[in-house]
Amino acid sequence: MKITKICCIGAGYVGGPTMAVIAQKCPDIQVTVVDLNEQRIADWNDPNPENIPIYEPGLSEIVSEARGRNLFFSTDVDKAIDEAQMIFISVNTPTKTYGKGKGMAADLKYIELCARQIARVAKQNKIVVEKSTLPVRTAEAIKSILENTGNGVQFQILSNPEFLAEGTAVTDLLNPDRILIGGDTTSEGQKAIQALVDVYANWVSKDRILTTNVWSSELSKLTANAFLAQRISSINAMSELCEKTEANVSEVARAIGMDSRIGAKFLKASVGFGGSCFQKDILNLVYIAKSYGLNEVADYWEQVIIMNDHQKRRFSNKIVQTLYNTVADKKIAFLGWAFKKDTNDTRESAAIYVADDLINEQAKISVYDPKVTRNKMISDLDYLETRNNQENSSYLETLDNAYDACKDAHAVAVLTEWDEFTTYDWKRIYDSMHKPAFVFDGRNILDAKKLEAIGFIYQGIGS
Ligand SMILES: NC(=O)C1=CN([C@@H]2O[C@H](COP(=O)(O)OP(=O)(O)OC[C@H]3O[C@@H](n4cnc5c(N)ncnc54)[C@H](O)[C@@H]3O)[C@@H](O)[C@H]2O)C=CC1
Ligand SMILES: O=C(O)[C@H]1O[C@H](OP(=O)(O)OP(=O)(O)OC[C@H]2O[C@@H](n3ccc(=O)[nH]c3=O)[C@H](O)[C@@H]2O)[C@H](O)[C@@H](O)[C@@H]1O
Repeated sequence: MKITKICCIGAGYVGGPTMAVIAQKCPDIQVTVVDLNEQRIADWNDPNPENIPIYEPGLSEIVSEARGRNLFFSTDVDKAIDEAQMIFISVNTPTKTYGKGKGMAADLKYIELCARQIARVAKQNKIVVEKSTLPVRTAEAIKSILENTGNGVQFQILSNPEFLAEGTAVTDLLNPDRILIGGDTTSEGQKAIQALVDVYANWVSKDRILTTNVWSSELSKLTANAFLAQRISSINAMSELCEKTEANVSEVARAIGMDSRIGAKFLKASVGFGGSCFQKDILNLVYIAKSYGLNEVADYWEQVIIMNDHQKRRFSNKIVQTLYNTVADKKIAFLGWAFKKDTNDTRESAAIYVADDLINEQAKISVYDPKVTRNKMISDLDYLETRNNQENSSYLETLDNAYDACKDAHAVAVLTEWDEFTTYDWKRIYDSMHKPAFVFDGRNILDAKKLEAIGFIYQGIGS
């Protein structure tokens, strides 16, 4: 079966970039990305491609090439479902905030709504592709909804998890380590798998396209994120031990990373991992293990999250302790608010939790981030419900450049590893600050020796 029309439900950090790349690489396929969020769709359709709602290096160029040719953004979900042969579900699957599994399980209400909408609208056979990250065996629930509430048409359900990382989404999509496609072992299932393989084969070599059964594919996505996050918690655990023993975590990471069995990537000690997925996916994995009575498995993975929470809290505690056990009314400058560089996404960013801790100690936070708006920062703090919007607004100041953010500060805290932070005139920053002037480098990106020569008291992670 040759696919000529694709629909993607969910125009977010995954749906938007993924479909833009499919459209760019497959000019014969019409790709329509739909979303309930009218503002988001309006932003994707903004005549100036620089204003698209997601910041990713290289994305605006791809959108401007394909948009209006074979890439469309729309709020007309029914029409896009009706016309497409293949429908990607790329909606959010956050941690549940209510009811059974609150704080652990994935909230599948948006997924179920999509399945019901597809069932209601579809009048011809469709291939439904799980692009969202889902608990293992979700395809079973989707199949049941589609088959019991639909118009008698045939559905094939594929799992095709996305492995892109934010900040490098475009290069990850153009040159993926692998594409994973899980489907039914029946001949209809195999045909559906082949149809999706053919789409990716337009730019990905066949040896990188892996096909499995649906359950392996669903579980592999959770497993990949758990392994990646585990490496960060492992090196962060060592960072605390390094601080007690005069070992240096960057040296330890380098030494172990040269062992080809361990590998060098994902061994950067930090203020703690953030992002929309690591925490949610591991909590989901923990919940699934518990639901099968596998308590040791659940405890094993939960420790990755416990370590990460500890790492964030440890960073804020260190700032308070170093500043003579009080930060009340002191200005602390934050460089960075995003959960990593090259993205405007702040979900679960360590900066939010560190700011919250320091505001509890009545510090004044002054933030500069090149891509995150003040509204976003305030709404991130409001979401924690520690204090009201007015109080958060009064404690958090935002500046559009780092020099102003650092002026009159007692300390600078680096929360995101934006490249530009390493290029600043740090002497100028030092001169404008209260003395002693402290730098807490939560990303180990600054040159400690250079800063100490200027006069700063520098503290990195794990040294
Ligand atoms: N953000 C990332 O880097 C990655 C995310 N994922 C997974 O991809 C999925 C989506 O994540 P993001 O794109 O980050 O989420 P997002 O929150 O940026 O986007 C999801 C979009 O779906 C829309 N939506 C929700 N229900 C809808 C419905 N019934 N009809 C139409 N639109 C609807 C929302 O309005 C929102 O714009 C999640 O399961 C996530 O775990 C997987 C790999 C990477
Ligand atoms: O499922 C997802 O959402 C995605 O989650 C992560 O991608 P992402 O969260 O976008 O970004 P990462 O590069 O993994 O960084 C996550 C967090 O870990 C931190 N990190 C990363 C690497 C490292 O060595 N140390 C470290 O502290 C980053 O600063 C960031 O806060 C995975 O890397 C993707 O493969 C996956 O598709």
